[in-house]
Amino acid sequence: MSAMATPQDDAPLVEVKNLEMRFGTRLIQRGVSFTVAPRTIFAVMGGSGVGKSTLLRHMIGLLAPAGGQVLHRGVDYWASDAATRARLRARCGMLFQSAALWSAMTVLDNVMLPLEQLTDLNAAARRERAMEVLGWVGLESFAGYLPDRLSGGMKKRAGLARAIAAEPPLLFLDEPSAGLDPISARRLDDLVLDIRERTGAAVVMVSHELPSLFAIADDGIYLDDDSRQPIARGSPRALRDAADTHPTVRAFLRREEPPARP
Ligand SMILES: Nc1ncnc2c1ncn2[C@@H]1O[C@H](COP(=O)(O)OP(=O)(O)OP(=O)(O)O)[C@@H](O)[C@H]1O
Repeated sequence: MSAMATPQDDAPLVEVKNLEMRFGTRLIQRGVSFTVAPRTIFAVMGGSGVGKSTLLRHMIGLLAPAGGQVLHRGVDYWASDAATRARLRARCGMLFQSAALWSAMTVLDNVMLPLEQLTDLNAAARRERAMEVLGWVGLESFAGYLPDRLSGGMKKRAGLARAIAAEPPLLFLDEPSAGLDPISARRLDDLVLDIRERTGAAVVMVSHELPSLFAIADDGIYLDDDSRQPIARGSPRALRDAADTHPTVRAFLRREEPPARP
């Protein structure tokens, strides 16, 4: 694919092709290949430290692959020029584990930030759009608050509002319900489903929360620690229930002790 490539409407929203991820010489994962279908909630699964967040960072262009490709609508991100990369990055909304809100800015200003950076909307229209998405996540009346005054669940919802404000077709969520009480976690799951309905975005989600994965993910991949490569692909529910699922994956999804490996 040339540096001048333009996105093709019939190509997958995002495709990971034989990706190899390393930090220095240390191999994190290799042979990672999958596509994310439209309107899918795609789960990145695996044990702690296996490379799930690292995969998300490769998909949104924050980390460069040691090998393989990340294609957005058929365009190879790392083979593209800076302007194309910026355009591809703008297609990705991201909610980081920590929510990563700017602490000196109000919730409203945080949500308006991507609208300033990525759209031509004037100030009044930016404000209107930001208030609209804050309404979706139930935080309209907290628009003027600084993030420190919000609970953990509210911060995540504010981060989610910021991630979707500019209507990206792809939404990346890193542990959206980690650290939340079960009711807030459930609420966040419902919100992710609601946002998919409203925006039609596909969602790529890292999560350890099995109830959340079973409730909302339609597809996914399991990254294995021992072999440093994916060993399963499919929805968490189907992988949990299928007789031929890799024993390590089944144990993970059923919260059982992993099988002993030779
Ligand atoms: N910037 C970095 N430089 C060097 N090593 C890193 C860096 N970021 C992550 N790592 C290491 O890479 C491995 C994968 O990290 P990553 O955060 O992707 O795992 P994870 O599967 O998301 O884990 P968790 O579920 O605990 O969040 C870990 O061993 C981590 O220590």
